[in-house]
Amino acid sequence: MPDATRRLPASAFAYRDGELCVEGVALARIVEAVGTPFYCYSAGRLRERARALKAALGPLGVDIHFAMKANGNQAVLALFAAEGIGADIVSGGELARTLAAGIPPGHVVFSGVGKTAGEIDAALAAGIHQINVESFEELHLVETRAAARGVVADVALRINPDVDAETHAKITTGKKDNKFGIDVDRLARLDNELKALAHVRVVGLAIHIGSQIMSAGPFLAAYRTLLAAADTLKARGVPLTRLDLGGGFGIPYENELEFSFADLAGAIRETVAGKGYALAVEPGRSLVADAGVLVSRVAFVKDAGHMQFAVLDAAMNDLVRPAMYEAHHDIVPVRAPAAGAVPVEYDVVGPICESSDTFARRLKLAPLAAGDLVVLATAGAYGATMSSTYNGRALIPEVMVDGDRFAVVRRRVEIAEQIGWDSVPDFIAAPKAPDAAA
Ligand SMILES: Cc1ncc(COP(=O)(O)O)c(C=O)c1O
Ligand SMILES: N[C@@H](CCCC[NH3+])C(=O)O
Repeated sequence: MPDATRRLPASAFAYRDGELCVEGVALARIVEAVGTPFYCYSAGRLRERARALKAALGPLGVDIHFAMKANGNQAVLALFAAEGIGADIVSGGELARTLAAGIPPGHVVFSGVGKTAGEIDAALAAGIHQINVESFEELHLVETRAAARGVVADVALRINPDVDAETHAKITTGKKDNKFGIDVDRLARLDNELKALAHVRVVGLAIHIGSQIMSAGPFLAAYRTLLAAADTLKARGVPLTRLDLGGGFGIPYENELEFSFADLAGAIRETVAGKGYALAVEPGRSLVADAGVLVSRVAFVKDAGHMQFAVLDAAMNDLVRPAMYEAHHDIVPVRAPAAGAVPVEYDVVGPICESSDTFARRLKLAPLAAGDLVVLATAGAYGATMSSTYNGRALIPEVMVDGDRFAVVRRRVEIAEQIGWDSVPDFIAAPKAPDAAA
């Protein structure tokens, strides 16, 4: 395989007869059926990741809630449900999606800093496992909503441990100045708060220090803080039984070393395991990222004189990560390049009217021509879920491959359908009364 395929896991992606295949299906065959661009997921790889994490954490009794913000497609959620994996949600919309996909409410945890009363009501009505509360203000809102229903809500307090997750500044969540969680030093206030709370049961503490963390070190520090805080509260009489260890386990996008689930298990064993708490994690990216690719066609190769642009039909609205975080996604041709092809340097861009609509700068690739197909690798996480219709673009399809079968698991949402989402009010549409002065 050419070097550029290094971020396509060999268990799911391989060239056969010079054509890139996902499991047993040639991508070119899917392109014929659905056009471009589209997301394509390998069911086999999704199961492989789920099983690898279960194998590492299962012996420690750690339950898994998939952070579905990374990929909320019904087929992906149903696949994980069949693997015994629950969901971590952050909105009423995600609650509806998990329930529709068959994830039992008792296997759902509700995180997020700004839950509305309506969303809390929906979660209580569904009977979800736990609400992860991020502030004392939210704790009181849950109390009010639970009282109104005459129920008692199980909550975990998400703490902010003020640790450095050693990741991109835009996706760190466990520093004091981040909006997430309750400052661990302010937990003492809970003694007073609890007196006023008859409809919440504080059953645990939760933590999530950031995303795309590449080593177990930051988790070790965070879990130590979590355990100390839990033990302190317990000693003061709060009957905690659960610890939610969050997610954030990283994935190699470029040259990073693999994040080791075994090291994660080691950090858990060294800190919170066997201390009398039920344990759970909330991984998103690490379960789905490398099982997905974004498939796109080269619209033009623009010779700008001093440089070459490969203009794709996919854009930042389809995959925003490069524009938003300068994220790297390997770009790989669907047709294997001829042996000895001399690489050319391209800026690989989309058609959107923003200079940030750039997938890669000065990237050496085998020569491209208009009409060629490429994939952007490691796009199964935070791809489709972060997409938009900017520049009047369709929402692109998602396809799942399982062995030698494939299915469209989300159809393309064309512009004609999107126009129907809008309406023109009478005061705009009505003809104006003639102006007397005219
Ligand atoms: C509360 C919470 N849990 C879990 C996750 C999942 O993170 P990741 O996809 O990095 O595993 C996130 C996103 O960072 C989150 O905000
Ligand atoms: N959306 C981000 C990560 C943030 C995760 C959500 N807390 C990404 O694409 O990498």
